[in-house]
Amino acid sequence: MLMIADLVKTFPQPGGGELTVLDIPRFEMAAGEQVALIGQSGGGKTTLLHLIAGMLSATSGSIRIDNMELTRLSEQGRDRFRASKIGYVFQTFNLLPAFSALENVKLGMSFGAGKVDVQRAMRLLDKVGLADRASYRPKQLSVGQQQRVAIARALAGRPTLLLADEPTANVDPASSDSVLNLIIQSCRAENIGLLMVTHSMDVASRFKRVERLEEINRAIGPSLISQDATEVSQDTAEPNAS
Ligand SMILES: Nc1ncnc2c1ncn2[C@@H]1O[C@H](COP(=O)(O)OP(=O)(O)OP(=O)(O)O)[C@@H](O)[C@H]1O
Repeated sequence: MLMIADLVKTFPQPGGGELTVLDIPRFEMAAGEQVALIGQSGGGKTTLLHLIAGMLSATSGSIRIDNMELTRLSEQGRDRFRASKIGYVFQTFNLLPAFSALENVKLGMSFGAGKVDVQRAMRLLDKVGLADRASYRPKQLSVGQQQRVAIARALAGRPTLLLADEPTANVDPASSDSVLNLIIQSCRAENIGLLMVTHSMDVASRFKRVERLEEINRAIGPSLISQDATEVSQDTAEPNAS
């Protein structure tokens, strides 16, 4: 389902030069597989998730998801691809504040090819225990509830792959377990692949497969590879949520 080969990502540095953050010869995930990704701070875990989601463009190499080569798509093509194939759960939820819980979940569908299925959106809210909060805005919800809405939104478009970047980092320990169970069980039930970044060994221990980024990434302790690059790419912009 996911095949990465010879993937390199460099970033222009403020003082000139390029920083190679990722250099991954090979990384694969089977359909429906669940993987925890751990590694040192600044090692490139979020960058890898952003590349797989098509929020960033690769410097070189290949990322294939369901046999679609992501690196050959335009930025718009990657946006469309993400909308139909990828769910993303952020550490900070990224819900739209002016919209209700239900509207936020529906947004997870309207970006994709499928039409908005209000019943599925309500079923998802029910599944995350928030059917009675459908009309609440994010600020009227607790932090754990907001993350559960974000999970419902990420699942709404029936993605092939769910990317989760430390989804329990900002929720209290009691909600953290329920958020984690919700993600793991929902992905299993719908055969959605799951790649979850975590710093917590407790969280990682819930996964059969745990990958340490340092072991798949040759750019360990990112190194400066050239001093003459002056071009500032669009990648320095904050990626959009979807
Ligand atoms: N847009 C950017 N421009 C320049 N450098 C960047 C950019 N985004 C990330 N980096 C650099 O890439 C490296 C990896 O960052 P990334 O956020 O992927 O790490 P991480 O493993 O997710 O870290 P953490 O566990 O602390 O969240 C860092 O050194 C960071 O400074």
